[in-house]
Amino acid sequence: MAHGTALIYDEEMTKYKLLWVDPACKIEVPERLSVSYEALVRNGLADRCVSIPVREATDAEILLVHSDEYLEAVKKTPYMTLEDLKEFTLQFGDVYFHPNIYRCAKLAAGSALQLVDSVMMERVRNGMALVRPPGHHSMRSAASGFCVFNNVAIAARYAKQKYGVKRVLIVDWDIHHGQGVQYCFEDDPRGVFGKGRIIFGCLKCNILVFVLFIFNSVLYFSWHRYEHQKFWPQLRESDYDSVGKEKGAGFNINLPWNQVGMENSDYLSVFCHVLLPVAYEFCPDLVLVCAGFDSAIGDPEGEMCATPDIFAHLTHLLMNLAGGRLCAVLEGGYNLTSLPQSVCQTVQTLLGDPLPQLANLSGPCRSALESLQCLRSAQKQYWGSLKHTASPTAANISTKRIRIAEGEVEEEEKTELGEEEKNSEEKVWHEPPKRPCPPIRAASVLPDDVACPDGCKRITKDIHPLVVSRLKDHLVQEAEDGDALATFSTLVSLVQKMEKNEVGSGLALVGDVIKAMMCVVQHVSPDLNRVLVVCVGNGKIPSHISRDGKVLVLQISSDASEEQQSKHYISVCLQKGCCNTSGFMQAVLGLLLPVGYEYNPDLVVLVRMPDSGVCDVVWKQLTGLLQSFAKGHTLVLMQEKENSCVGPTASILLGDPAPPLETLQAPDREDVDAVERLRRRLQADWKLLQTTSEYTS
Ligand SMILES: COCC(O)(O)CCCCCNCCCN
Ligand SMILES: [Zn+2]
Repeated sequence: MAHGTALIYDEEMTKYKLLWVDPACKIEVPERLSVSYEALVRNGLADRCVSIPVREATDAEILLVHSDEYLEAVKKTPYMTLEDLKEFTLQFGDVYFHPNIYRCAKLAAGSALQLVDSVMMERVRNGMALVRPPGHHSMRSAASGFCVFNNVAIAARYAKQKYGVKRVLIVDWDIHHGQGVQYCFEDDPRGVFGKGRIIFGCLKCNILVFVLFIFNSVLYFSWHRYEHQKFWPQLRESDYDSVGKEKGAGFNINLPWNQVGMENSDYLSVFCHVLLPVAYEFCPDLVLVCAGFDSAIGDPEGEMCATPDIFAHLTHLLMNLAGGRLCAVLEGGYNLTSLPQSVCQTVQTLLGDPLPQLANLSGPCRSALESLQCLRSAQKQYWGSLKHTASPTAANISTKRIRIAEGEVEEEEKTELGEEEKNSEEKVWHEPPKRPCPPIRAASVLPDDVACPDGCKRITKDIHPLVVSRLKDHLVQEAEDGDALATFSTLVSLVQKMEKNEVGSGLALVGDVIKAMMCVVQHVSPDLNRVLVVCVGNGKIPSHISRDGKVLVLQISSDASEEQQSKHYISVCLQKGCCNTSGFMQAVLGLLLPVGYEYNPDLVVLVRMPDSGVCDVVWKQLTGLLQSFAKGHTLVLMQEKENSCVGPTASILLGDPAPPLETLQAPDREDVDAVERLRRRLQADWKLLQTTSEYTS
């Protein structure tokens, strides 16, 4: 299991800048890189990373994406006069050249390749490259949008060629559409007749055996400010209906933001309802992130309102894919305050630190819902997880594009705010909270004969008189059984250690998981405002537990609970319970994550019911994803006889990435219906469950 986070940066990449007046390019300054690196140093994050040296990309590597003519032309720029550079620049859009930009562009692309090498050779688990010039706009034979070489596209091709990586997921959270990446891969083959086809002839039995490396492909996901094609680069093909061409169909996913001001809730709803379900189904071997931070609050380009700590969560949600192999490459980001904060949030998550709690989440705004619904319906024919998506009718989708197409609405000119108006709306936001690592990352409460996993700290059983007396009141029947009493009392003291951040997570083998859970829930201190209880497998959870909203129970099982569902008592009934991976993951991604984010608990109790039937990899994925909440304070309760689950659970609580699931089949129709029905019923209470705008009040 690879450990460590790579950081790639060299001040050489700060040594070029705009040499003439060009309002479109003046925001792309060298300080973007230096303030980001300095913030990592100042916060003690750079020292915790593995420093990997930069290198120049070779011609051959650059030619993986760019044409010979383009490369030869760029090679001439170091020797150009100022006038020649200006002249040369005119042929491209919103980009500038400089005598040193060719060298920096080779270093930027080379940095991305160094990152891929470090991850694929398992010298590190994941990493980030702080580079400029950025890359995602540059095309085969053209520079664009401050970009010269397409760093991430080159890295994807390089990973496939050098390491035989079959499936690469590119997530582009920069606020601009990386059209250069889209053009590069949009006809990338998908499925059985891709370029990866190899034919073996078996002469003896004279049978041609087609061995097809299916899914030899790159999946590109981008969200971007669009405003119905009003925002740069104003391309028709940046809209949600560009899904990829021929065999690449379904492997290009565009989420247009048709309004500014998008917030954390909008970003999370797109991850939960589009990107993650598709990404789990795709099952990538490597995740590349076009990590642009102009999608953060305060950025003059994005004009969005998502706070820097959102990137801690976006990063974490991707870290359980591809066995944790994640390479983040800097793209945009022009606010010199939110950019370094966002970079630090990203790197701190790559290092495995506890996540910050995201407060005040609500539902996506109407415009985001419209885009979400349009995208889900445009992609549903390609992805099982989206297959049963409700398709938008003009009635409930007022995306201007449809109305323009029907001639209803003439294009009113976008009132471009002058620079001064924009600046007058100076955004302010809180500095992201500190994310201190607890001295004990994971603790265990185990029977004496069960070994405590490495890295885990065993909590010796102790009996607190105070706790015991209160326990006796509530769980009288246990009074006789001293051992249960000791265990319960120890669990309560473990939770108290978690509240004080002395302990991150805990896991316990207990005689009766439901009683243990009840005891914990009833004895958490009043300071803990909300407890999320996730029950996996069949079993009766007393519904009075979720009184007054202090406790939210979400159970995934196969028994259709006659129990009255309520806002704080959610029972997801799946055909095959927890045995069907895709059904289970659909419930986790489409229901549990959104509700969990909106509920924002201070403690998560994960209960593995006896004979739940949940398989190890799914259990590990769930445990990893639940670390998103409550600053990672998760207490896992398992039945005494399930000793074999202790090691795998502990590894996730200690920060190991969950192993990838196989490429997911489409979930069963019944399971999709069950989740959809629940979503419809619950979205009045939990707005992050919304995926269609027809329900917005
Ligand atoms: C990969 O490059 C990162 C980026 O996507 O942020 C580049 C944005 C170019 C934006 C060009 N228009 C600027 C207009 C100024 N008001
Ligand atoms: Zn950008």
